[in-house]
Amino acid sequence: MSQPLLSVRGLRKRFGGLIATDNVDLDVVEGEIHALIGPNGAGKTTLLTQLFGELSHDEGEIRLEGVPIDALATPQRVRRGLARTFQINQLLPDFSMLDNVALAVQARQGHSFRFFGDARRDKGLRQRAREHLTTAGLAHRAEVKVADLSHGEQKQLEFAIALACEPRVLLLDEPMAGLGHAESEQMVAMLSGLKGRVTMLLVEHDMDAVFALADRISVLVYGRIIATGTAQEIRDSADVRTAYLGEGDA
Ligand SMILES: Nc1ncnc2c1ncn2[C@@H]1O[C@H](COP(=O)(O)OP(=O)(O)OP(=O)(O)O)[C@@H](O)[C@H]1O
Repeated sequence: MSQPLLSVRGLRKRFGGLIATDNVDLDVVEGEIHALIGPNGAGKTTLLTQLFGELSHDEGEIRLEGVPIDALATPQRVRRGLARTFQINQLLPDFSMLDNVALAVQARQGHSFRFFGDARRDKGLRQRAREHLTTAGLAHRAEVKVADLSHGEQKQLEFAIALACEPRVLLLDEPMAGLGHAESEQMVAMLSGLKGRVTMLLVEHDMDAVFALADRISVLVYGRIIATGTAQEIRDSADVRTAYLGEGDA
């Protein structure tokens, strides 16, 4: 296995008497889609939140490209190459897709969101934003206002905004949540098209999507990683079947 881009060792987080992440070891290697699955309350979102620096951990170490990032605040982690999409919508509804992505490109370049006008005029910014929309398969909808987009398109736009951060590792928090069947298929196709180009850690409950996309899967149960392997290895694991997938479902 090549050197991990993102490496986690012994990560632990307690909420009072509850251990939300318990001695977690995890490696995400360059180019892979690494899925993190587990039952409700297993600690998946807590782990992503710790990786992104919005929640401090009690013990353990997180390294990005070999460098410890534990002491860094979220904006510094973003500058080092971490990005995250959220379950919660954070888009500007009265602006077009292109405006929203151009603002993200502008922020990536270190400019303040105050210079709103620049993001709507600057040709370089808009060209870069268009490229990210093309990557996300949304170029044909670039001028459409966010308020007029479908829920699925908004989720894809959130992804394009995360791409504007030009991440080394992209943390995806339930991209399929709330999507209908056709929209999920579109999202899977979009993520599939980026396989090998963007390294992703994917938290997802939709097992069809996980098994279609993931190069490797880690299974989190009660805050502990109980197995890591290929889709086939995870399907074949008796421990995983017992703890999560349910006998007979795998
Ligand atoms: N800020 C907090 N304070 C106290 N307990 C918390 C806090 N955040 C999460 N928890 C608890 O930590 C555990 C892990 O929650 P988390 O949301 O990380 O699980 P999850 O695997 O993402 O679940 P889901 O799949 O339902 O989103 C849960 O028992 C949850 O109630």
